[in-house]
Order: sequence, then structure tokens, then C-alpha cells
Amino acid sequence: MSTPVLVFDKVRKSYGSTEALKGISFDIAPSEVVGLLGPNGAGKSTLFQIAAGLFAPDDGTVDVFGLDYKQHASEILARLGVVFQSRSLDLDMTVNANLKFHGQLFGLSGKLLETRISEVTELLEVADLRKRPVRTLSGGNQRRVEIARALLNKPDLLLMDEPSVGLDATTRRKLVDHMQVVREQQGTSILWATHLVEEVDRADRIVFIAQGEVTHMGSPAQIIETSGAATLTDAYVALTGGADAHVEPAA
Ligand SMILES: Nc1ncnc2c1ncn2[C@@H]1O[C@H](COP(=O)(O)OP(=O)(O)OP(=O)(O)O)[C@@H](O)[C@H]1O
Repeated sequence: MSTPVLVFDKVRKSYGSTEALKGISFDIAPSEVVGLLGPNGAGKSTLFQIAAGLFAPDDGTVDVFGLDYKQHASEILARLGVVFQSRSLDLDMTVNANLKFHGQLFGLSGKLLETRISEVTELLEVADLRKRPVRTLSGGNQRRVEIARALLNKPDLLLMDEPSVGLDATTRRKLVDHMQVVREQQGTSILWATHLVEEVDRADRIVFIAQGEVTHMGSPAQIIETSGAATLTDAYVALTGGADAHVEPAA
């Protein structure tokens, strides 16, 4: 069996008296797309930030590419792509300038950087927007540029925390399509945290998290079968006792 790209082992984290994570364990295989699905306050962002190395768990371990952050942070970050919930592009700079700046942070320059920018903008279908200031782009296109930026270093693992916040249903669906292409063309593993069932219905595996604990885990088909429901949304509602599935009507 191939070595997992990410392993959470009994991860715990509290904020004062609030236990945000109560011993989370699961892993992600190479090229696997895992949906981390849970209602507001379940602990998704906390787990995501630990995976991205922003802070350490109180207890338990996180290994990324078989390495731990304490000793190998720069090696891990060189192979990681991260899309945070809040937007972080410079709105006054062009798409190209944003990508160039970020690529340089990864030590890319010259022709190689140019090639990578062309590849990622074509992959996310924003190549024709490269000369536009980010401010003039729609929310959906800004999000695509952020994902393109996270792919500049050809990450082996892409972490995305609710990347579709504020996007309409059609744009969200398109984002899911794009992520399938990223996985197919680059073999990137993806951890996609969301509270929207329809964003992860094509994931290889879904991890349900509620109140800081993993409650169910399996492929969408396995989860549907376990619950006896007809759809993944019904399964989510059945297995989580009706925690907010947040399925929004199609646009
Ligand atoms: N900085 C913080 N200080 C105190 N409590 C926090 C902090 N961050 C998160 N929490 C609490 O930890 C728990 C988990 O929050 P977290 O943001 O990780 O969940 P989430 O699943 O990402 O929620 P959402 O979908 O709303 O972003 C919640 O009870 C939240 O109120």
C-alpha cells in the first residue's frame, strides 16, 4: 500500500474550555480526494489549520508526506497547496502579478515560472484573465485564480477550506469539475472542507465530522448504503441526525 500523504492520529485541540477536536484520526492516500463534511462549528477549520501547519494540536500527531511540522515545516510547505476560507489575493494587482509574486515565494522564476503560470491558469480556465486586475473579476473567477495560485508549486496535497463560500450553485459545481481535472491531470490529493454535501458527492471518500469527532467515513456509495438512504444528502441527514446539510437549490 502506498504511504498516505496526510495522517491525523488522535488529534485534539481546545480553545479554553471548548473542545474543538476530540481525537480525530484518518488519513489521505496519494491522489485521493477526501471531503471533510460537517455542520458549522464541527471543527473543520481547526483541523484544516492544523493540517496546514498554522498551529500544533494539543495532543495527537499530524504527519504530512511522512514528516512532522516540528522538524520539517519547510519541506512540507514546499509540497503543499492551501486555499483558505478568506480571500487573500491582492485586488489591485493583475492576476499575472499575483501569480508571479506567489511563484517567486516558492523559488520559481524566469521561464519555469512563466510555464507554471500558463499551466495553472489554463487548468482553471482563467488564462484569458491574466492581464486583468483581480478587483475586476467575478467572485468565482477570483476563487479560481486562488486555486491556480495554490497549484503553482505542483503540490502533492491541496488543502481547501470552504473554497466556495459566497459563490452561486453553478459556479460551485464548476469548481468541483475543476478539482476533478486537477486530480486527474496532476495526481494531486485533495482535502476539501465544506458543509455543502453537493461539493463532495464525487469525492473518493467522505469524512463526517460533528462536535469535534469523526462520526462516519466511507465512499459516497458506502455512506448511502450504510444509511439506507436514497441520496448522499439524505444519508448525511440520517447519519447526523439532521445537522445542517445546507443543500442549496440549483441556480
Ligand atoms: N479562535 C477560537 N477561539 C475560541 N473558540 C474557537 C476558535 N476557533 C474555533 N472555535 C470554536 O471551536 C469549535 C470548532 O470551530 P471550527 O471553526 O473549527 O468549526 P468549523 O466546522 O470550521 O465551523 P464553520 O463551518 O462555521 O467554519 C467551535 O465551537 C468554535 O466556536
